[in-house]
Amino acid sequence: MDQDPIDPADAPANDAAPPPAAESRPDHPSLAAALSAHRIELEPAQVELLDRYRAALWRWNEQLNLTRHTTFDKFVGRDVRDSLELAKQLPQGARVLDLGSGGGVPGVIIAVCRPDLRVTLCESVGKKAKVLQSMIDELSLPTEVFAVRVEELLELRTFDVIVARAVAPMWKILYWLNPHWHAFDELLLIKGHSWVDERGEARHRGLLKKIDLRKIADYPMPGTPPGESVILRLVPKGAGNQDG
Ligand SMILES: C[S@@+](CC[C@H](N)C(=O)[O-])C[C@H]1O[C@@H](n2cnc3c(N)ncnc32)[C@H](O)[C@@H]1O
Repeated sequence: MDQDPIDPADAPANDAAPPPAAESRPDHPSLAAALSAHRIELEPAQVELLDRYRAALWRWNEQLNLTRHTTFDKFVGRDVRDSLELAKQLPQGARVLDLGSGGGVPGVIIAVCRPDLRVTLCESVGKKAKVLQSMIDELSLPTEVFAVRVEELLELRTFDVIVARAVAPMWKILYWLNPHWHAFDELLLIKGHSWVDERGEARHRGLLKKIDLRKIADYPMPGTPPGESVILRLVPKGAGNQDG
């Protein structure tokens, strides 16, 4: 709709002011309120379990640097959103390895929201892995935690899908995982807008020669310029990725 031009001298002072940054907006009063504001629907028992995880994570975060998402809005808008978008891509009953779990995102949230999956967490820093184990015990989740580098774990165990968020550039993850494709079927990465550059670098280093990579989802991610996350699916050439 066309609007009459306003003489800047007549405009109220805050008409010109940009909307407050997400960081300075008041937070939601509870997890349930934040989920509702982000239009995320979960079973009441899952909301309760997720809130217990959130509380434990923020409590441990006072001792160990695990997350910067210490508002309900960021926890839901970033951590829960990413984890649920990833969860949509996981086949029923799959054995899922969360590589570089840190404070438990996305692995713990996926375990809460998709109880059909067998989720394993892998975190190379011993102190963080101990905290993960303690949170898993507190929530009584059937989730294993390994305090090792992923390369070592894949010498011992097999998985259907490896997932990772905010762990390392794509080339580095492929450098770790390429010798181990016999131990898993597919890799799902959550990335921001820099994924195209990361793919270029991985190609340049020859790490994508035997891998098919497809973007299988994208969704808005407020607060991360230019505001989009993507899910990338990587499989050995000839093993899939042709559907869609
Ligand atoms: C920045 S944190 C991200 C944590 C979490 N995925 C998230 O999105 O909030 C990355 C974690 O990956 C772990 N890590 C890095 N390389 C790893 C490897 N090769 N195997 C297992 N964990 C690794 C680090 O110790 C760190 O805790």
